[in-house]
Amino acid sequence: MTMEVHDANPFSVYSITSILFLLFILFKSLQKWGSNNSSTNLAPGPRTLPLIGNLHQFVGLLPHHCLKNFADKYGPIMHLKLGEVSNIIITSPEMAQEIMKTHDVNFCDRPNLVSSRTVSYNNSNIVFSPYGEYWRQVRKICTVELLTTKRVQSFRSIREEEVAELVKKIGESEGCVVNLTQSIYPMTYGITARAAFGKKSRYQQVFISKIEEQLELIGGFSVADLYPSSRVLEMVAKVKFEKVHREVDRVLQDIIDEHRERHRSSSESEAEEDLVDVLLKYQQDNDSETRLTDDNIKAVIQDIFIGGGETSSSVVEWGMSELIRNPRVMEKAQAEVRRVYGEKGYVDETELHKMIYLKCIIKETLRLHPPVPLLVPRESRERCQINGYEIPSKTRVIINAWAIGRNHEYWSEAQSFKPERFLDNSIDFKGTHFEFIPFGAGRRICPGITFAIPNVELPLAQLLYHFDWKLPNKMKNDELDMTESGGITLRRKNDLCLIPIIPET
Ligand code: HEM
Repeated sequence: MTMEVHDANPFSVYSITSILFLLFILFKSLQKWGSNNSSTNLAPGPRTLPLIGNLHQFVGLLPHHCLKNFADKYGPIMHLKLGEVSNIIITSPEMAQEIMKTHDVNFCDRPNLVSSRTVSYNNSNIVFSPYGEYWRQVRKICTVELLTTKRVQSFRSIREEEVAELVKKIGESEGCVVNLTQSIYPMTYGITARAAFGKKSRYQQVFISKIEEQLELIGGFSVADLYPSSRVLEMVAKVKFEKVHREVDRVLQDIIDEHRERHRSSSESEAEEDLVDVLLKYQQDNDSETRLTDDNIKAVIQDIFIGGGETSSSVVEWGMSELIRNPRVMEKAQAEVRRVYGEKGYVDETELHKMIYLKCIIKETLRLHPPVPLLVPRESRERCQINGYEIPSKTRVIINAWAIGRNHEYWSEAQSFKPERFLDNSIDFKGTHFEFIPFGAGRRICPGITFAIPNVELPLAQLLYHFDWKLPNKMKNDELDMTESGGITLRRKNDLCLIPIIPET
């Protein structure tokens, strides 16, 4: 009788104990299977699911926000599985220094992504080229030929003309709503195109529109890169990228051919040299072993174009957004630029070095809105240990520069826009202060800083000198929406629309 009751009751002590025991075993094995440090001492991280790893936890959030939330829970070095790929996520200056300084040689490779393989001529650009002889060669061309201070200065008149054109257009719409976003990006692309291709290229406009199309495509999420073992996914992705890449390639080849033709028919002085000229000259002067192919040249030009166009525009766009939200800072910046250029009556590049407060504004913008918030992914070349954790070879490394720039331990009032924090302060973005790394650091640090800075300083100085700014629809300054959008760089989600007013003199 007792037995019968016992058996009939599913919640008897015996059954409950057995179920609990089974659940415990199941939980433990799930934990072991899902845990990242089951067999080796991997960094901590959230539990993974079979097949997708941690991908489901990214739904609805921008990756740099989501990774910051994880870091708050798991610490400044953590392990995540995205699809079938292991990733180490870095979220503190100390850990960033470990990766980009102490162990820089081991972490200066890039992952071999389908998108970059397809659109960057089998990774023969600088950004995604594997660490090795070829990378050293193209990077050197960049630093000693293409992006030197002297070369960048030779493009001064291009910048001044293009920015003046922007100011003229805005001035014609005085008192009306101007879409600044739609004006800033074409201006920076215009500067970069003229520096790269020269004045005479009739392919400039078509190239800009094709490259924007390509950027939109590769800015998205490529599933194939999360499942590198799947040939089917790779083929599907390649088909998607190849179509637009073929169009970009055709225009680039036309540009190269046009330059070759020009060289045959005229002898231009060095002062008129554009970046394609420099690359073609380098190609001609080198012996066959180190000679660049046309595809190599096209890959480098694309880097300069994407690096030069997108990133600098995003800084100008976010800089203006922050200035509108912070009228005190705007007034101080306008007072500076109007004082420095007041006597001259116009803004050129000669006095930019005197714009101390503007330089602080640009740094503060880069701290809060780094155009490449997760830098460019790196990959470990050999197994190593960081902070006592095992990093297997071929692990992807993502450095959350956006979160590091907003770290409360390093920055007081970290979420506030306070350019003064950079006054009388040696913190710079050249890769030695790991709490501030919008351009990365170490061997792979951005080689385009010299090219980028005047592209940001000059437009901001001009916009502040010539106009006062108001928000449309009687919106209050702090009501300006600051939502970010995903993509290859950190753009504003909604275009920045403002009303320019010409100040009374
Ligand atoms: C505000 C403007 C810019 C920002 C914030 C920026 C940011 C970055 C970042 C974060 C990296 C990766 C660094 C790393 O892995 O540690 C990078 C790499 C690179 N950038 Fe920039 N960049 C900017 C402008 C430019 C410009 C104007 C150019 C060229 C004209 C350029 C060319 C490159 C190239 C070629 C690389 C690859 C370097 C390598 O892998 O060796 N960038 N940039």
